[in-house]
Amino acid sequence: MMRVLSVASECAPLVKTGGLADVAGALPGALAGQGVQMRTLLPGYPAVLGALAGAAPVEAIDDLFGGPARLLAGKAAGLDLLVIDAPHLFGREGNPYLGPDGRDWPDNPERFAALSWVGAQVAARGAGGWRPQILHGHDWQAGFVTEYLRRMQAQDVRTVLTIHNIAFTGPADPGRLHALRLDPARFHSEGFEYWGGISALKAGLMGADRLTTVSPTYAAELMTPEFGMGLDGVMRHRRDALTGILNGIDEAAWNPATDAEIARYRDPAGKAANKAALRAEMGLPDAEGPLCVIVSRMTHQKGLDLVLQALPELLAGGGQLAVLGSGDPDLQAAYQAAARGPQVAVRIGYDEGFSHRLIAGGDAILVPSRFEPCGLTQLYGLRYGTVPLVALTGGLADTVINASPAALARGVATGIQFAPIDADTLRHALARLCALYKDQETWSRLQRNAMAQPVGWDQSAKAYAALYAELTGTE
Ligand SMILES: Nc1ncnc2c1ncn2[C@@H]1O[C@H](COP(=O)(O)OP(=O)(O)O[C@H]2O[C@H](CO)[C@@H](O)[C@H](O)[C@H]2O)[C@@H](O)[C@H]1O
Repeated sequence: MMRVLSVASECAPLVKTGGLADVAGALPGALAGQGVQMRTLLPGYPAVLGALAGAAPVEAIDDLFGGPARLLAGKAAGLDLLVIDAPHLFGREGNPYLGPDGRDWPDNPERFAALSWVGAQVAARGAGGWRPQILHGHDWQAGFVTEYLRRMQAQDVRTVLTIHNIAFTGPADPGRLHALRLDPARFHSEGFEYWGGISALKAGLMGADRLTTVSPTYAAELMTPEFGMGLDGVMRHRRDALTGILNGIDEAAWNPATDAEIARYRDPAGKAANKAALRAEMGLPDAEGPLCVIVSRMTHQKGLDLVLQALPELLAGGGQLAVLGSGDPDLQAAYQAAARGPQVAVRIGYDEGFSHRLIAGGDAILVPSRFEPCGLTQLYGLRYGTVPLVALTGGLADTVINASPAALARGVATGIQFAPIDADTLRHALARLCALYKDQETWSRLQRNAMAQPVGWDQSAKAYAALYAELTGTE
């Protein structure tokens, strides 16, 4: 068995703010069938410690960035975990990154430096008699791993860093060099220096043996100024180390035939009961046009402002909109204002169960993101026969087959894509959606194609396993 340590700041179902958690939570199970034993290192937030069954301390750490800590080994939610019990860093309720005032915790650089430090230590020396061959980190929170491995002289361990969101660079003031246990000699452009400051993500992007991101199209986009967020030069520099591997979804949790949250179905016709229930739950009347749904973090990335601008087109086509999301207060308020209209319903918050009912009950799911490394909700939509209408970018480009005249003629379309990503083009796309929805035969073909498209981990688990094998020379 190949031994891999996954280092992540969140992991479903224990602690989740977004898609990174879904991926970190799904990878170990997906890779088990590929001869990979993956253990996951997580910060000991209260929710994680609370779920940990039969945990045993495997290491004691006298000073982990300002206080004592223990490393616990145990299992939770079917995951094989190593958890950092360090109350001074992680003993805080709520969102893993934000304080009660909604701002980043001021010591986030140290908190996730500590995660990376412990990851590097496990990789360098082992923990409880287990030592990984590969350390696979996620996003900036695992960025300093390679710096620490260098310092611990453990460069026999191979490293992979996956980019889920390049917009978060893990910045820190250069005055924190020593506090972050970084080597001042590496504060330069080939190390972790980024526009005069420190960046944990840059450290990982420069230092990891291999970089991955979560779709082939996004891997190419990252090398362009438009999507690289100031790191496109670094990405071009590392282009030979970079691959795009598509995310899958958890096919057990997201299966319309077994989903306990919904009126279960195997055929698109089974969506009708869910649609009626969703309308009742949201207080929406019957309508002629498609019921569109959105499940999303409300941030600029997700393009939800464009939907509000294009909404009249959907309503003119007899359509409706039901939304679940939270985030940016201005967007939340704008959606709540839109929900005063009779054909729009909005729920602000985070609600796993409701997200299933929305996706089962909707005719179409809207994902108009300005950038999208992979995107998961369009994949849920495909699996549930809820036709995705998506921006032509990143993983949305790789996972949906646009209902172009040619694709419709060949009977292979699974959804609608639009580009350029602006309100006008979205308006046209919504008009196309309403027209397609009216043509019952075409619409049901779209639904059936969507449901037949593979969206699980099979292919991608093989790709990760091949990457690990290549890195360790065990092909
Ligand atoms: N209010 C709410 N209630 C319930 N559930 C909610 C919710 N808001 C969001 N979710 C859920 O959170 C997850 C979000 O994942 P996404 O991939 O869509 O985006 P995110 O930008 O968070 O992830 C980043 O990482 C992932 C993983 O690599 C990439 O797919 C993505 O492109 C990248 O931006 C989905 O499982 C969704 O259902």
